[in-house]
Amino acid sequence: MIPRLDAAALAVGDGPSLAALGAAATGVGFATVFNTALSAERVDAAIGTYRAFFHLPEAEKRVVDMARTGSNRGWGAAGSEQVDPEANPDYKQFFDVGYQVPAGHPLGDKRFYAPNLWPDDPEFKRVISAYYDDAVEVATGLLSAIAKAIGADAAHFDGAFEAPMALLRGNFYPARPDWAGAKDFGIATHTDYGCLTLLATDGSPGLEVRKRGGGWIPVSAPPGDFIINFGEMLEFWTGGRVKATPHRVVGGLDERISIPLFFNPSYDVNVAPERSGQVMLAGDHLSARFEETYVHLQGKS
Ligand SMILES: O=C(O)CCC(=O)C(=O)O
Ligand SMILES: [Fe+2]
Repeated sequence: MIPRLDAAALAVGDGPSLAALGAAATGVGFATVFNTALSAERVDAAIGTYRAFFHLPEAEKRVVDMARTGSNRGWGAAGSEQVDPEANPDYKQFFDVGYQVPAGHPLGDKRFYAPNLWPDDPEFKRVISAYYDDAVEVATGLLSAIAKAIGADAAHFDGAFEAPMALLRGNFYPARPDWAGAKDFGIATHTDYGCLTLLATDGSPGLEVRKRGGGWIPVSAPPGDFIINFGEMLEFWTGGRVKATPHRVVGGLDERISIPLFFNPSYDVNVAPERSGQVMLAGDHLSARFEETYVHLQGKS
């Protein structure tokens, strides 16, 4: 039901692979991909780097706490994101890194291009920045395969990712706390906000994808395989053809690390369907969703 696809075959336009991707994008809304430019070793290194950071004492993590800033760079403590207003804030911790525009860039004052915050350890910045750059490349390739797969005009996406609001996140799910009740989740049910999410995990289970008829499908992938899914902007942009499917992590006995890259267009791209006459700027949609879900940005525009 959730296909496993060869990224190299997608990149050269292999027909059956593109067809399977198109069916996944317009159907279940999830797939897994392997054979990308990011090896299992690179993913393992990123996971290890995040794991070491999340295991630091709170006081050290607080030095890069995003709650002290007006943007979303650095560490998000447990309870600092609430993706579902019906649920309690998530008990996961996370660390966000964004796209850096060159000094003087006209979009430089936007929150989405805020300077990154880095922990003291220079290895963290080295490993995570390199992972970021390659993940953006992988996501770019996959998105053009998706355009091909659904028969969209490739020109529709061309130029839309010049300064991508691409956010790389390390998610840290500790073992599910014993106080956790029915409204407590590692990450509560949500759809992703942007175009494409490229998700690496440490291989442990936890992610569940909502079935259209009800119920949940567990999805896991070892380091080196990526889970991909599609967000609200791509659903809107494609007139509802591509599906943004709700998903969640309840959490279990073991800690878990996952690394989503949320791949989004440049701030000022209109993601309304072609010839619809509507306007929805990518940046405006993302601002609205950030202000709903990051607790420290709630009510702040
Ligand atoms: O940890 C996972 O497997 C999923 C994370 C997720 O859905 C998210 O960060 O948006
Ligand atoms: Fe998600």
